[in-house]
Amino acid sequence: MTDHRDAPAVRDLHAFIAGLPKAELHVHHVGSASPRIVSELAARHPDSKVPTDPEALVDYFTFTDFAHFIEVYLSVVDLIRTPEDVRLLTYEIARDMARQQVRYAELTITPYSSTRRGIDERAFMDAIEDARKAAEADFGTVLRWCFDIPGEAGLVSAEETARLATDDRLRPEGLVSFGLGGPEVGVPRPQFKPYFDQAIAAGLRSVPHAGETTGPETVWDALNELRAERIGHGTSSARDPKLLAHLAEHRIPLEVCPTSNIATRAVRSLDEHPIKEFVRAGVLVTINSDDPPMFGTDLNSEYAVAARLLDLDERGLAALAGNAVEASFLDDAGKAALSAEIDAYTAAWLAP
Ligand SMILES: Nc1ncnc2c1ncn2[C@@H]1O[C@H](CCC(=O)c2cccc(C(=O)O)c2)[C@@H](O)[C@H]1O
Ligand SMILES: [Zn+2]
Repeated sequence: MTDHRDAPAVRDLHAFIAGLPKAELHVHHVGSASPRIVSELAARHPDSKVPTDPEALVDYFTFTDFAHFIEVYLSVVDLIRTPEDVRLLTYEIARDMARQQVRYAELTITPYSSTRRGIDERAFMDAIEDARKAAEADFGTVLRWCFDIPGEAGLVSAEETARLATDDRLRPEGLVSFGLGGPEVGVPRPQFKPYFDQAIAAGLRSVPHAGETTGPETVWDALNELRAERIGHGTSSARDPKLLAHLAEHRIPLEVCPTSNIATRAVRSLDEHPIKEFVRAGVLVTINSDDPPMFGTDLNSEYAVAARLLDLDERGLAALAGNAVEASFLDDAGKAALSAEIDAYTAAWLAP
């Protein structure tokens, strides 16, 4: 038998990560469509410009900047045209997550992009809920939803997203939070305050993207105006020591997505990623994949990146997985159960 205690080899850490039970807090619905899922959707809609060949997809998913990424992202959105497409995408994402031992995921969905393209809102909600229940039964992966405003699409999209998230006749059972995504440049956060107020009043948690493609002032706006409980990315917080201290003191977690930041050119290289500064400042860091197939990654690879950048061993990786449980919107019993599973797995791995 391999003695893992004395095996710092990278491949052993990879094996540890592969089996580690995990929670993911920042991952997009359409952005999780794997080549396998894209091919299936493109076969249903052959007029689409998205390539189906996995090799051509790698090229297609190489971005010159954040605006280019959003352009490509929207071409994949265009592949999702019927409630059955929505159901297939959601269920198959859960299958891919289960393979990586993701036990719990808060999936960011942009319902406005689908309803505005003509998918009936009731049928959309039924499709995601049907997939959620089937995925939990078939794969054991628990899914929850974050509905996000595509900020660049304007206040009409904010109003529509808030309505879909708070109307008791529509609001899906799995919905836990309210977000804001898309480009930040030219899309100031404070204008979305009334919609976040509405969502928070309806019991949803506030989790906007901020500081991904603009400076720390956007993170302050997300905290002060949108009452953010976690920050999507928050990368530029590293430039503001007061902000880092505030995040640490108030235990506002950052949803860090290292490879995404390189792929969209928000950060120049992994070695320049500020994750180390976040940890040094005492900020609660969670590791996430954002849009994994588009960025040529998955959650396990992101944990491996974190292990390298933060110089973590198995216990450090287990603590990182624990951060995601702590920062999640699971109830206390759900958090305790997943934490216990992480601890038991780690103890068994490290046992002589
Ligand atoms: N790393 C990311 N950082 C930020 N967001 C990310 C990231 N990854 C994925 N997203 C998603 O991209 C969407 C963008 C959609 C968008 O901008 C838009 C603009 C105009 C019209 C329409 C439309 O549908 O008609 C949509 C967001 O809603 C968000 O969920
Ligand atoms: Zn994101």
